[in-house]
Amino acid sequence: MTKKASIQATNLSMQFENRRLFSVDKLHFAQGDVIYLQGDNGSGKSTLMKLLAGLIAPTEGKIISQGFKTSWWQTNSLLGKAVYLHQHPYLFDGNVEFNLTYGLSSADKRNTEINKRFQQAIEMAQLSHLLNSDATDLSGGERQRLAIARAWICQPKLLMLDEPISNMDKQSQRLVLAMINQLKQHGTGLLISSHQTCGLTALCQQHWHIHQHTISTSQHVPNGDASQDTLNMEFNYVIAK
Ligand SMILES: Nc1ncnc2c1ncn2[C@@H]1O[C@H](COP(=O)(O)OP(=O)(O)OP(=O)(O)O)[C@@H](O)[C@H]1O
Repeated sequence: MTKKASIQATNLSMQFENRRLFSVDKLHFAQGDVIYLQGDNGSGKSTLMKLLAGLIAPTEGKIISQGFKTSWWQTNSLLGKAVYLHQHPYLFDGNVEFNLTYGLSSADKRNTEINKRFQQAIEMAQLSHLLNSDATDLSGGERQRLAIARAWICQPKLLMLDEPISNMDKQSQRLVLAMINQLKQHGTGLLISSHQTCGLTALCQQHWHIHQHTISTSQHVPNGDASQDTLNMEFNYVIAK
């Protein structure tokens, strides 16, 4: 049996110069987990995601990954495991289509299944009219949709979404919600930061809260403003379109 992919942090502590952000004994983020990460501005949500993605090193503690293939030549065994999607996603120079297919090998591009997902992603994210547009010309909400569509095509084992629906109107929020829900159904582990409870946080089954320099974890997720019924209606609407 293949082991679930996961990231584990032990005795983690993070500070910038003399400013202590948080300490926590243990964190475990695995495939199948859908976690709502909450915390005030500046509490360290993005920093925690960057730590788990291996982009920065903790002040103290250990972060390890399990259940992933690691190549012998990789010096940082965490990098590239849990994908971190920044609040203001980085896009490559080139058009939307180039950005969507970036990272896919030529074999991937010939793969019918991946091609089907590519077409579905364009439809779900409603990007077809923008395929030839320069990615740098996109609005904030369109950039977020593109970045999430890119992740949706790749179906990573673990995905961290930093404020994924900030800058978005209701329609874009619904599109993104539907894509994230599909990733959840697929078993992608999701860590989602958001300032307010909403349809997105209603998808979550666990809650991590950065508060007073510690991170508490619980199976109880604060109630979202959107009821599950409304959410389901929204998904059905988007998927049926
Ligand atoms: N590289 C860095 N060097 C020094 N300080 C940093 C660095 N990165 C982040 N910080 C500081 O650490 C604190 C936490 O930042 P972080 O972006 O993780 O917070 P956040 O909870 O994601 O905030 P927000 O909700 O506003 O996005 C902030 O005060 C920030 O200024």
